[in-house]
Amino acid sequence: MTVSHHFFDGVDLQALAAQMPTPFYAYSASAIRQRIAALQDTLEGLDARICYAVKANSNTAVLQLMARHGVGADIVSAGELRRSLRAGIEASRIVFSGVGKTEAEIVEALQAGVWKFNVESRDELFLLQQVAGRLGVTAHAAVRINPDVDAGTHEKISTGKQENKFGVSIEEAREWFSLREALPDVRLNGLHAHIGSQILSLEPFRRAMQCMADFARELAAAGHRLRTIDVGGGLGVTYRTGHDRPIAVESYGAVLKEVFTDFPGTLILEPGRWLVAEAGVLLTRAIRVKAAANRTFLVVDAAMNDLLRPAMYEAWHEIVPLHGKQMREVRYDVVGPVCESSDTFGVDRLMPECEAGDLLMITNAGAYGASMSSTYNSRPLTPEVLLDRGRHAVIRRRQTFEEMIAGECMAEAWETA
Ligand SMILES: Cc1ncc(COP(=O)(O)O)c(C=O)c1O
Ligand SMILES: N[C@@H](CCCC[NH3+])C(=O)O
Repeated sequence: MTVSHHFFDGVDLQALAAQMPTPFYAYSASAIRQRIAALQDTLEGLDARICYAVKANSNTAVLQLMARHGVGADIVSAGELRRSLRAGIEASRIVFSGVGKTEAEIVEALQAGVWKFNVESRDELFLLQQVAGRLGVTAHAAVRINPDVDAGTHEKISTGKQENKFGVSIEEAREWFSLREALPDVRLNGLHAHIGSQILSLEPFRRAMQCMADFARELAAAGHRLRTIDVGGGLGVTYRTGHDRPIAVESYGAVLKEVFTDFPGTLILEPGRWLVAEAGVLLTRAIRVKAAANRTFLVVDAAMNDLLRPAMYEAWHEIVPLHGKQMREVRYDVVGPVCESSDTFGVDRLMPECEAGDLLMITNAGAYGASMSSTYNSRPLTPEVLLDRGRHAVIRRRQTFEEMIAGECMAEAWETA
């Protein structure tokens, strides 16, 4: 097997890698646009808004692309709020999720005028009231339901089971709707659920959505006017060809249409991975080949600090050599230089033989790649490049060692508390 030239969104990746040092991420703007359009088409006929889960890929240029196509944001921190606003996403299209919103974050989000708070605990609900009252504004809120549904995904990215920290039970949510008098500055007028990520089966979704639809009907009968139901994100993608069978977006849309047929308000969708995962690759070069007793290591210049998913979830990403040489196939453990045995991108992978300097592409790295990267082992943050029909733009330049170290202080600067 050889891949002589790999064009991604009209850009020759070998030529690109000849211009800039590896490792770096490359994203296809066209692929992201196609996903946005496909989802928007699917939602045709529904009163629905897409609020992209910023955590999946929070690069400003990616957020800008979302903004230009009418996509809002689902944020979980003040940092994500600032990025989204800076990229041109209007506050009125931003929903704020997360179990640990601090008072300072709530203040900032209220002052910015975000659309909705997805509230995850009673304590947060009352804090929201307190802050909104103090600021003299009205906060619009949705209660995040924990429907106790097993999304059938990796346990570390499952969020809708009772034992997960997210959301509250229907019983508790029901109680919240009777607190109107204690919450004069909060309009509790929405429901929210997000049961997990990389979901490959439609049934858990359907159950969680059904649970919200039933509750919405009960609330409507009791005189509560719901304006929004936020169905979360979670749509999975194909990481391993022939192995992962993702849900067709049309089937997902059909479930929403079927389950919420009598809901008179707006649906909010919070997809992250589905919009960006397949639009990204991580380019890396082989540093050396190391033969050991019963295996051969291909040591590459990307590492777990650049792409954490394999180390954290044993996630599979295809690894494709782009050296273009006709070579026999060999088995490699593809590893990075970080001092952890989990710094492994693939075990026993059959691929064309490689040597030092060869370029490789780690696929489907557009979601939870750069956004989860760190400087572990004092490796500066990885650059990112946006490709668009034969053009490219560096959207995060390589962090220098000085930038990485900046902000740290020598301990001589003691102060008395
Ligand atoms: C509240 C919320 N919404 C949306 C998402 C996006 O999930 P995904 O990237 O799987 O679509 C997440 C992450 O799991 C989340 O926690
Ligand atoms: N970071 C995870 C997904 C978690 C989504 C956020 N709740 C991943 O890479 O698959």
